[in-house]
Amino acid sequence: MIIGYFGDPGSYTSMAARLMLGGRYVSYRSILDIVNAIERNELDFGVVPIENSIEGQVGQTYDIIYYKDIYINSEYYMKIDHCLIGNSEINKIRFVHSHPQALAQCSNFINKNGFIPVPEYSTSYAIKTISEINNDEHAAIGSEEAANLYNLKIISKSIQNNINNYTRFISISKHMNDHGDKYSIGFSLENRPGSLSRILNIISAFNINMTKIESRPYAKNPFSYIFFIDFEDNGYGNVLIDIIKRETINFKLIGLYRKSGIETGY
Ligand SMILES: O=C(O)C(=O)C[C@]1(C(=O)O)C=C[C@@H](O)C=C1
Repeated sequence: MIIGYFGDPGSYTSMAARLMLGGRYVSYRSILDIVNAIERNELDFGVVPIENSIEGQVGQTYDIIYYKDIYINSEYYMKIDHCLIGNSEINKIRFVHSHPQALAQCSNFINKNGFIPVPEYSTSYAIKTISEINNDEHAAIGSEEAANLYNLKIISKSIQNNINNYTRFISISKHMNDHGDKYSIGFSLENRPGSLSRILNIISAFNINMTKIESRPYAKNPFSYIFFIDFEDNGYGNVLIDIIKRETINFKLIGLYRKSGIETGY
C-alpha cells in the first residue's frame, strides 16, 4: 500500500500517517499534490491535516474533500508539542521559520520574543532549511523528532499558545468506506430564513450527536457558503442523510469512518 503524506520527512503529518496506516510512505510538499497523485492512481491513500484545536480549519483540506472525488476513510487526533529548534541561543535568534499553522499556534511565544515569522511549506521543511543555512539568527518551529532527524538542538519546548494543542488528521482516498460510526457531509443552502436551522432540527429530531459544524466560502458565488457537518451514527445515519440530501443543494457524502478522539487517538 502506498501512502502519501503532507510535508518533508519529519512533518507532524508523517508521524500521524505512520500511526494511522501501514505501507510505503511518500512525502509531498502540498495537499493538492497528494490529491493529484491519488487521482492519477499513484497513491492508495493520502494523509493530511484537517483542523487544529488552537487555529481551527485547514481550509485547503475542506475544499478538496468537498470539490474533488475524494473521501475520508479515517481520522486521528494527535497532540502537537512544538519546539524552537536550531543551532543557536534564544537571544541571538531573529527569524523563526515554520508552517503557517505552526507559526499561528505559537504566536504568543513569537510575539513575546520579538521574532519575525517566516512561512515555509511544512515544519520539517523549515527545520531542514535551518540545518542547511547554518545562521545563528534563524531557527525553526517543529517537533522533537524532526529536530533529531536533521541533527539540530531543541532550544525551547512546548511553545504553543495552549498546552492542549491537538491536530486532527484524516486519511483520504478515491473510495468511500462501507462501514463506520461517524459521517462527514457537505452541502449548500438556499439563502432564506431558517434553512440551516431546519437541518439542525432534523439532526436533533433523530437524537444524533453532531460533533462539528464548519463553513467555507463558495468562491464562485461571493458570500455564499458550503456547510460541513460531522455526526456520530446512532443507527439512523443513513435515513438522516437521505432527508438532508433532499433539503439541501449540492449535497456530498464526504466520509463514513470509525470515530476517534483525543482520549484514544494518540
Ligand atoms: O508542517 C507540518 O509538520 C505538518 O504536518 C502540517 C501541520 C498543519 O498544517 O496543521 C500539522 C500539524 C500542526 O498543526 C502544524 C502543521
